[in-house]
Amino acid sequence: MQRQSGFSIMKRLILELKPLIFVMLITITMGVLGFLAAIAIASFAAVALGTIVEGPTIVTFQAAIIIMVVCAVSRGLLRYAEQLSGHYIAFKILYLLRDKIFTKLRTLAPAKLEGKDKGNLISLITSDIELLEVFYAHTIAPIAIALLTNSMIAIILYFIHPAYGFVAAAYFILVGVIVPYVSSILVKTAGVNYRQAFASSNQYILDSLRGLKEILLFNQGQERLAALNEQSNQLNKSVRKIKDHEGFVTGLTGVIITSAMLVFVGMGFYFYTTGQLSLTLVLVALVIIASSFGPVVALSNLSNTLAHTFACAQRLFDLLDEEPQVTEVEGMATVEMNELAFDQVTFTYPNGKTPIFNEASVSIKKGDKLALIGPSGIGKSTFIKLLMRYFDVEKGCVEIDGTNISEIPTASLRTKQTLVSQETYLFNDTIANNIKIGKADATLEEVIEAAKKASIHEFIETLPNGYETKVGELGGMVSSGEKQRLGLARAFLHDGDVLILDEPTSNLDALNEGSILKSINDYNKDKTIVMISHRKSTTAICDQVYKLENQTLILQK
Ligand SMILES: Nc1ncnc2c1ncn2[C@@H]1O[C@H](COP(=O)(O)OP(=O)(O)OP(=O)(O)O)[C@@H](O)[C@H]1O
Repeated sequence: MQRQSGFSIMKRLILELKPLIFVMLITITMGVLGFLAAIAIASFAAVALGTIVEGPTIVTFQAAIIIMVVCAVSRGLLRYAEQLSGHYIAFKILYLLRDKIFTKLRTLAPAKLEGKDKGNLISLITSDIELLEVFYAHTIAPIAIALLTNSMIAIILYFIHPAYGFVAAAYFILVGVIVPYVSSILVKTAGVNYRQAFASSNQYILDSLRGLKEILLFNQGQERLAALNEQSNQLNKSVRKIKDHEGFVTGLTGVIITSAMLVFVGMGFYFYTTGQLSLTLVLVALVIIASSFGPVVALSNLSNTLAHTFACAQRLFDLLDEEPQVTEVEGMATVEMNELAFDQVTFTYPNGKTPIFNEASVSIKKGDKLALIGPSGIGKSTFIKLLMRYFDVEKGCVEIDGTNISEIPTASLRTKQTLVSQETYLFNDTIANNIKIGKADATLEEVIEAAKKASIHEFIETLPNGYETKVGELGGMVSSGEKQRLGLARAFLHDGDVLILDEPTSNLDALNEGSILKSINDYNKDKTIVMISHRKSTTAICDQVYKLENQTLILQK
């Protein structure tokens, strides 16, 4: 992926704010007023002190105290309003971004998600998105607030004495712009490295948990543990780098602010002794400069978190910018599926070297039962992927009733075609709901009927809560064959016109295979079936058998 500049990432993040610009203006206004109120408290304290020493100058002692009280109360209310609106924006944006990610994942699935690292995706959807909250609630508004507040302060100081104004402006730029800018450049790579290390460590843990059985079986525990420790060390190293840097920037900022105050003390001493300013104004200027670094310090601290935030944003935008393998066709259309045809199809995987198909043709009529055989890795599953348009073909075309499949609405295609893959995934839900994935509004009677057809009803009846048993409660005690039959029950319930079966009985014994094949045959007389199998016994129910050989389809029976 191309590394984007901090500026372009920031620009994109800000553009996401468009729908909430009005709330953002409220946050900024509240923030500026809040800071000015805080500075006014200290400044009028200096004025009050001045009236004791020199007599009333700007306002009387009582007026200064009243202004301080009003400012103190306003400060609290303004800060509350700023935080409330700032967080409203942040969480609303996170909601919008999550929605965008899920929409994107839907368009990328299944072809582009097949090879994606799931731990990485989990980090992206959970922790990366969460970190963007920092940008929206604690970055954009503080930048605007600092810009406005400190410009106003520099102008106020300028009116007390022009030299104060210029010196203050120089210090504000140093602390709020130069230090964070240089710092963000220095720490950027560390931030990106940390997010990558974090995501790959997530993936490694996920992978180890999934493959726990294999790890124990092959006595790989120690090796995995050592690799995990190594990953933790790498993670610690990148965190340490970032934290060291944070400490340095905080210290440096402190030194700069202290030097600003010393310079103001020196200037004040000079202006007072040369009679250019009264003691009250010298005190007020000193108090103002001492209390006005808050907004720019917030900026300076930001550069540390910004490294994380930009790294997360970059990963997020990389995903959002990824082109789907096929462009979805929107809408819904009536599709009959009277004939599926491969017409002179040539196809090579985007990252593959040799074609899987070279001018392969076949025609499957409604009600045909077609089996596809061939050695492992020859392209049988690829045939299905092209039939379901997970990928677009390179040359030739896949047609449904004479229409190119790439022009048929994707949702219509999915409704009509039902795939039972080699691996059935069971969600941590009830058995009934797992079957209902095939038809969300199915009644229990329909679910039971589908389960009976798939020869899995008796097994479900033996479970503690029958169809209401949660898959998680079974603690992984569903065998591969039972899973496969639950997958078939889903497909029977879905009742599409074309049933696509990828090794539907590979995990079943001869007895169960026989009853499943009988069901497939009995209940799908009018349906088109495309089946992949290595077993002769399975292909027996098919009236046509094609062999995939030399990148083409050869009729065997
Ligand atoms: N997404 C992909 N990107 C690149 N190559 C792929 C992809 N999916 C599969 N392949 C490759 O394409 C070839 C055909 O794979 P396919 O899964 O279609 O074979 P198959 O005949 O179904 O194998 P099996 O019987 O073992 O399931 C294999 O060499 C495989 O490595």
